[in-house]
Amino acid sequence: KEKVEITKEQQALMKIITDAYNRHQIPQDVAKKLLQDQYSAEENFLLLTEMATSQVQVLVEFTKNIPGFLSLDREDQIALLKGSAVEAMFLRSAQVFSRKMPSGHTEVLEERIRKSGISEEFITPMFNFYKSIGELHMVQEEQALLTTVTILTPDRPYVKDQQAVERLQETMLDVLRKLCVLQHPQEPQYFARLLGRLTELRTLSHYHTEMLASWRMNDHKFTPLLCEIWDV
Ligand SMILES: Cc1cc(Cl)ccc1OCc1nc2ccc(F)cc2n1[C@H](C(=O)NC1CCCCC1)C1CCCCC1
Repeated sequence: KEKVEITKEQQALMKIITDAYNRHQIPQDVAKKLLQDQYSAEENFLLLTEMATSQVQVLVEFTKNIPGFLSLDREDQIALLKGSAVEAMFLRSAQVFSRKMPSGHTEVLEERIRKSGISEEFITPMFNFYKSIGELHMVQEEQALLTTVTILTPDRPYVKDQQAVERLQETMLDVLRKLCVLQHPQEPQYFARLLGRLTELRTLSHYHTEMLASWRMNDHKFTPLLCEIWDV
């Protein structure tokens, strides 16, 4: 049984990324807002676009703290952000949904989201993903590293130097793998389960354009930043 040990450098890397991840969370708590009141499909759509716009902005700030990211080709940095923004948004939504809440709150939140205006066909895959993320009971370091691994996906469209991105992603995957072994010693396959979620995340994110177009209302308005990111 090989002894898994996180090196000093990996410890430092994990701290930088986790601190940055915790610093860069969207300001107001969308879950609290949704629990406070029931909104119309129009109001919910506006809330989503506001939350999504500010989340993309904090995602950009977060990536500046990923060691090595700013040394990548500048156009590749943009391609990685554009290619991972929707996945990062669903991953963040899943983490917000899975947070420990007073009893009964998660059920109310789920109900509000089901009735928000999202069309029926997407509700099941979305909540299946949220619940599969929740079951993992990730610690914050794992959440921060999983988001980082998602951003550093080499095969995004228009990435020129895929090897450079691959090297960075490998570095993060190595730390994440060791962390999983140390955090979940009874579950040797935990790391593999975690990476399996990224496949589910990519599939869910493929639907995002239809999810927006099918929101139960007319005349969907987007911010310029979301037009860039959401291909709408
Ligand atoms: C991310 C996303 C993309 C598309 Cl296309 C469709 C839908 C969607 O999020 C669904 C979704 N899943 C959620 C789970 C927990 C939660 F508290 C809010 C959640 N939301 C939406 C939201 O505010 N997400 C933001 C969360 C923070 C990061 C940026 C995004 C609210 C918007 C108001 C109507 C009820 C859904």
